[in-house]
This record gives sequence, structure tokens and C-alpha cells, in this order.
Amino acid sequence: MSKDYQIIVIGGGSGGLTVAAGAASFGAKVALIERKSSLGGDCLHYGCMPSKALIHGAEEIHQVATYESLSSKAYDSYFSKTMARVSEAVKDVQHHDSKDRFLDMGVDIYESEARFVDSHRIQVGNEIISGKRIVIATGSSPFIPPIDGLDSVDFLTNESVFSLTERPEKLAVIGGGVIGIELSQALSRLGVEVTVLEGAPSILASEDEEITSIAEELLNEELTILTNAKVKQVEEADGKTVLTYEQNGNEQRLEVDQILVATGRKANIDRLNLSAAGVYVTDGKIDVDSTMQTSQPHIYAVGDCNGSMPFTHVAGMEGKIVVSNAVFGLKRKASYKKVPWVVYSSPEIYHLGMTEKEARDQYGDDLLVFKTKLADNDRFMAERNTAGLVKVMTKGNGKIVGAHAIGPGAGEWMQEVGTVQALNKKFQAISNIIHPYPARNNIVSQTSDLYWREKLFDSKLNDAIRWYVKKFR
Ligand SMILES: NC(=O)c1ccc[n+]([C@@H]2O[C@H](COP(=O)([O-])OP(=O)(O)OC[C@H]3O[C@@H](n4cnc5c(N)ncnc54)[C@H](O)[C@@H]3O)[C@@H](O)[C@H]2O)c1
Repeated sequence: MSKDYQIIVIGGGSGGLTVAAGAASFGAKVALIERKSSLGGDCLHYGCMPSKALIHGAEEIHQVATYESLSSKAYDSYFSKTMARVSEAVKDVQHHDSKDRFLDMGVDIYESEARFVDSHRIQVGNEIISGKRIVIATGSSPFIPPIDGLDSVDFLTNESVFSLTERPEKLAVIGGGVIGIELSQALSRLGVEVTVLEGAPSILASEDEEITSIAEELLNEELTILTNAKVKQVEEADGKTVLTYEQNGNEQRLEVDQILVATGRKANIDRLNLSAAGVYVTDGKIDVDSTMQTSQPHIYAVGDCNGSMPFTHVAGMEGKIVVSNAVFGLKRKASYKKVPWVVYSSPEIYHLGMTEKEARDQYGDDLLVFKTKLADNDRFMAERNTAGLVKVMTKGNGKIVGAHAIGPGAGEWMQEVGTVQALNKKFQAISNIIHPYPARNNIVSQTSDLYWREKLFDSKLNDAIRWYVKKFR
């Protein structure tokens, strides 16, 4: 006899936990299946949390190193202390996602690999459980590219890098995307000599080009970044790892102590037996519509396994939508237009909506672009942090279509633009909000003032104001 549930959630990461907690809070009978011994998924164990702990620790060492040069012995010690702090941070945050918390909510937890028997029944260990609705939230793992020899050397990924206890002297990072760049900079600040090999013409390919070029210039001061560098082969020789890569038609070699592979993600769906459930997959990701329904109306998929946007905050947003749809039978839809993200490099990069290129292609002459350099803002001048830029793009009427920034803490203060957009307000509204001086978000208000200036310069409003001033002078 199979045990029956109203909702079965497969995967105890950010998306799955949002669904399990939400559904249980409304009194649904919920089963949560997780193959690992602890909940929390990639974000807690190998992603957002350890990387932020590492980045913060590395930033502190970097500050010290700007005042006095550090010996390699000092770096060894800072490296192992920072790594110990990273694992303490993960343990602390883990309390939020503890099994006890979910058991207290009334959720049944199965510590096992899930495998569909048919569209309602799932094998977990020796048991079969059945669900009226099923939510797949199995996340993603590092995609390992088919590079000759890579499978015969020991390499790191985001799943193993946080377990390092000793400082490698030289590290090659394959991939200059978000993971590659965040980790490269942090490790370099902890005394590792890092070379990033990126196959594309630039790093951080999803970012606005102007922002990327500022980032590349700044990061080049701390790392060696090789673009158009395609890694062809990896081998071990005399205890070292040797990479052969091709750059601009030339074959080159690089000898390092270790390699970190950060070349994208692949959805964790191989072992689910999705075909038995009649769930369709395209390009290795589960097909969903905007209500998160798969090809089977009672089966939903949230988070990285559906290939929408690989962010914890997106998995959370999709999870909440699934609670409404699976528990209450609603048809709420996900929208990705207003999803911001941040690259936690130093300085941080904020991204909302279209890049300038995308916006120009879509809106042509109706596009307005407002920019303020950090060098033109008092606070950043005072802090001697003037390398950076804020860029906000609107349609002629002020409707925000994209916002990008690079600067210290940009991930926090730029979200003001995201909030205004989410509230369906126009960019010029920010000018009317009083900002405490000299908070860093004054630069957002300063950029919003440009909208009014632009309108004054080229509109009848300007003539009207001149007429008024003349009359009452
Ligand atoms: N701060 C954040 O929000 C955050 C942090 C980490 C990860 N993530 C998400 O996780 C996902 C995965 O990140 P990622 O950095 O692994 O992937 P990515 O797709 O962002 O970057 C991978 C990079 O590797 C390059 N590459 C692939 N094969 C190569 C090869 N053989 N040689 C050289 N370069 C090669 C690609 O050109 C690409 O630039 C991203 O989509 C990202 O959005 C987000």
C-alpha cells in the first residue's frame, strides 16, 4: 500500500523548501524527498552562502593588504582561517533549513533518491509514495565540458572548492561567468595566483557591455584574465596540472597547482525517470509553462531544473507561485521581466532588465539612457572609490526598461530602481524621494534628476518655465 500525499516535493533546496513550507503552512499533507543528508541545496552548501562568506573574508584580507604587504606564510594562515569561517557560516545558516524545522511543520521527510514509477507514484528507497500533485525541484550541478584529459585529473568545482583547507599557489579557473569571477577574485585576495580562461570574447557575457568592460579593467588589476581562450587539453605532469589552450589561433600552455571548472550548470533530472511520468524535457531542462506546470498538469517544476533563471530568488518566486497553483488550484503566472540579480564581485554588479544593446534593439529612438559615474558622486569621492557607473534606461515616458551598475554595495542601493519598477512607478519618481545625504543611493536619485533635465532641455515645458520666470521676475 502506498502512502498518499496532497503534495510531494522532490528536492530540498531553495525552491523545494519554499513549496514544502508554504503548502504545509496551509495544512496540506506534504512529503519532501531529499537524497542528501541535509536540506538547503546548492545555495546553502555550495553556492550563495559559502561564496558570500568567502568573499567577505577575502575582502577583509584585501583591506589589510592595501596597508601592508603580506608574506606567503600570512596568506597561508588567513586562507585556512577564512575557509574555517566559511564552514562555520554554512553551519549557522543551516539552522534555517534544518530537518527538525520541517518535521515540526508536519512535513514527512524521505532521505532518498526519488524515481517516478508513473505520473503519480514515486519510488523512495524500498517504498512507493503517491502524490495528488508533485513538484520537481531538483536543482542543477556543475556542467563539466568535454575537455580532453579533464576527467583524468583532480579538479575543483563550486561543490568542492569550499572544502579547501590549504592555499593553492596557482589556480586556473575555466569559465569567466558569475561563478568563475566571484570565486577567482576572492581566492586571489587570499593569496592564490589566479588565471581565468574564458572561451568567449569577454567575461560576464550576460551583463551590459559597458559595465563588463569597467569590471574587466578593475579585475585585471587582481587577476590574469584570458579571453577568447579555449581550453583544449588538461594533463598531469610532475605533480602539476598543465592546461593547453588556444587563444587567437595560438596554442599556449599554463602550469598550475589546481583547476576550478565553472563552465555553467546542468539540470539534475537524469535519474528521475521522467519518461515514466510523461514529463517532457527540452535541451536537458524540464518544460514548464508560466504557471510552472509541466506537460503533466498535476506535476510542476521550479528552480534550476526548469532552466528559467538559475537564481535562488527566482526558485523562491516560482515556489510561491506553485503553492498558490498546486494547493489552491489558482493559475498564477511567473514573470521574469522584473528579476534583478547581482554579481558579488568587488565592486558589485547590479543587473535589472535589458542591457543597453537589447533595449536599443527593442526601443530604438524612444530609449533614454541616464548615466552617472561614481566619480561624480560625493560619497564615492569621499571613500576614494570612484571607479564605477550607474546606468538606467527608460522609455520616453520614464518607464524603466533596464538598470545596471558597478560600484561598492551596488547590489543593495541599486535595488531602489528595482523596487520603483516593481511598483509600476516611473524612474523620475525617485527624484521626489528624499534620500539621506550622503547615503550611497544618492547616486540613484542624482541619476533620476537627469530625467527632468533631459525633459527640460528638449520640451515645451522648458519654454513654459522660461515664460513663467520672465513674467514674475
Ligand atoms: N551572484 C549570483 O547571482 C550567482 C552566483 C553564482 C552563480 N549564479 C548562477 O549560476 C549559473 C552558473 O554560473 P557559471 O559561472 O558556472 O556559468 P555561466 O554560464 O555564467 O559561465 C560559464 C562561462 O564559461 C565559459 N566556458 C564554457 N566552456 C569553456 C571552456 N571550455 N573554456 C573556457 N571557457 C568556457 C562560457 O563561455 C561562460 O562564460 C549562472 O547562470 C549564474 O546566473 C549566480
